[in-house]
Amino acid sequence: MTDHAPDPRLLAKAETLTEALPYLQRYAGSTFVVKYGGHAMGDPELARDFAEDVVLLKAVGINPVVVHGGGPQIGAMLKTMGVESRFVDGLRVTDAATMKVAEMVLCGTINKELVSWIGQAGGRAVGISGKDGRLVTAAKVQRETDLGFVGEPDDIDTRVLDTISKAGMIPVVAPIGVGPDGQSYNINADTMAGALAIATGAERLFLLTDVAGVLDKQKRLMTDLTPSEIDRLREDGTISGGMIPKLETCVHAVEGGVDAAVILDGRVPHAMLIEIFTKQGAGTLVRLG
Ligand SMILES: Nc1ncnc2c1ncn2[C@@H]1O[C@H](COP(=O)(O)OP(=O)(O)O)[C@@H](O)[C@H]1O
Ligand SMILES: CC(=O)N[C@@H](CCC(=O)OP(=O)(O)O)C(=O)O
Repeated sequence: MTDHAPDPRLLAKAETLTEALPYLQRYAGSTFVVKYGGHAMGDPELARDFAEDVVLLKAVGINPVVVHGGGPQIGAMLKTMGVESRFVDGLRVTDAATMKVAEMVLCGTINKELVSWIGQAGGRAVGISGKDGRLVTAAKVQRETDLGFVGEPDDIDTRVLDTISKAGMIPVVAPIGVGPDGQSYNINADTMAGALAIATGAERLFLLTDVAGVLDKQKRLMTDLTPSEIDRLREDGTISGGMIPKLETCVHAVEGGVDAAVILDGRVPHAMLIEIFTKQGAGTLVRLG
């Protein structure tokens, strides 16, 4: 190699950057809502990668809004207290004692951990819940069985998010809402993220989970889906369990004006950046047909 021959590693980086340019221009100024699940949080390497990605998005002019879960961590805390959890349709039945623990774990431990990771990555995060700034007024979820204090967003006031984002900071939201009477409600984190994506007029909703995306019956990744295709997959049993409410959230979001919702593998380092800034993308992208 002569002195003037370009280093192939640099060339590869330059090509990646050239490929990313149109996406950078397209997304500048838009909002991306990112749901980070409780499972992914257990691994410090992944948490560091995730925080770096979020900080990078902010640095290139995108406004990330992070919504976190914490189901496994709430479960572990309840276990140490000798309280069993029961789930109905993927929702944790939440009595008064469980509500206290959920709020403590989500708003106290996990929210601040994530704020700290983003700080370590060079960003400024502000950790809040749906209670702060009256972000999320919740209504009790009505099912055949009483789920206790399980809520769903009823009214959203995005001013607190706008204020934080405009100040150059990154909002990190715990999935807790408040009823008109001041009662706390436990909200599924995917549902919370979907509702915030609609209310903020987000360009993208990312749901980071522990699978590559939506898999077909042969376990191959389905890269693109429309709401009618999702209906079919549900009818023929291709999707089940936690994937059903996740895809319902995606459909709800795209029908509510979000350009696309993506189910991504939170175990793959920088999956979010690959999805945003490359042609091939990652995960399963849901868009209106
Ligand atoms: N067709 C499918 N493709 C991928 N995952 C599926 C499918 N059907 C059911 N699942 C299940 O959905 C799970 C993801 O939902 P869930 O466990 O609720 O995620 P999270 O805890 O990250 O919110 C996967 O781990 C998988 O077990
Ligand atoms: C009502 C309800 O089920 N709330 C969830 C909130 C946390 C969550 O959704 O966390 P993951 O995304 O990590 O599963 C719960 O109590 O587990």
